[in-house]
Amino acid sequence: MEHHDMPVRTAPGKLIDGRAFAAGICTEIAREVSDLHARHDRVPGLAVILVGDDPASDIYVRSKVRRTMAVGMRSFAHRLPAATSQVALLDLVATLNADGDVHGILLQLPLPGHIDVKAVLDAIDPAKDVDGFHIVNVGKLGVGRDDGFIPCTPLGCLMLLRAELGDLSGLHAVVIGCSNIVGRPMAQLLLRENCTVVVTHINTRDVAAETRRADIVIVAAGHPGLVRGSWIRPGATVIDVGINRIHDDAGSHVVGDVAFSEVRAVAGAVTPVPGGVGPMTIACLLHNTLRAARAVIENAKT
Ligand SMILES: Nc1nc(=O)c2c([nH]1)NC[C@@H]1CN(c3ccc(C(=O)N[C@@H](CCC(=O)O)C(=O)O)cc3)C=[N+]21
Repeated sequence: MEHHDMPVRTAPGKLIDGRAFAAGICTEIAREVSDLHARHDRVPGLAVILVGDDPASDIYVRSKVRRTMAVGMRSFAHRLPAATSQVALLDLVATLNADGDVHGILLQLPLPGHIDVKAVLDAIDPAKDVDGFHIVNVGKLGVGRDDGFIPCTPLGCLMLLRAELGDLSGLHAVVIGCSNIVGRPMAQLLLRENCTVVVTHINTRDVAAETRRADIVIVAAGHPGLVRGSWIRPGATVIDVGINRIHDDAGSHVVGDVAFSEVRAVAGAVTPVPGGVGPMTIACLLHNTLRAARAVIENAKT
């Protein structure tokens, strides 16, 4: 940790390689899956539900299915038309809740507008809610209990932070964005790590004034180039959760919420996009699915 205030650096900040970290986690998960199979003759299973034909969601679901199978788990993909009724969706959730081969259920978001997202999320068995979006799991995280499921993206960010910084106790963390899938659970997790946590949002008067005090900046705003070099305290660790698809002369590519080269010049360490948080999200989904499966398989009487 640096204690001087002058933004003078001789080398750019470290790149945090989320892709390599995620690959390591997946190797470990694959070993545990095969171990579980050897001991109990059972294999973890993850069901993914996709409603509609949003192209980005389609790509994410394909990638989740591929990685699920790559670690030796069973993958059950349910692709439903955009016009699927809420009743039909609740029916599918009930079927998956009752299916002993399914240990985790992921309902890909966003859903079409006619569906009540809360009602469907809360119909998922909390013990199979590997996304950590069920109100019971949200509540467990909110009171600092560790027996619920933690949403995959914030969990991935926390793993990267712990690997980078070790004990986070007492560090000043600023979370930009307060969505239910990233910002809010991220803030709860950092609080659980004994960080001092500031959450900024659309009505925050001066976000840069907040981030300039931060040892840790986590940005999940969906706004390319939002975080500038001048916003960052020298030596701070910056985690970029943004995924923004940009179309320009060079074609289509993905960028984060951080003005990358500027921020890297000041930060102690920063995650790239792609290759940072994204791969960690999927690794944590498999981590949560393994946990869900173990709870069932290792406690089964037969
Ligand atoms: N119920 C639910 N759970 C989710 O976890 C969920 C969701 N809905 N809806 C959409 C978001 C998005 N998401 C990503 C997962 C992996 C990458 C990922 O692996 N990205 C790569 C590739 C980026 C690219 O080229 O598109 C990277 O950043 O390196 C990105 C984004 C999970 N989501």
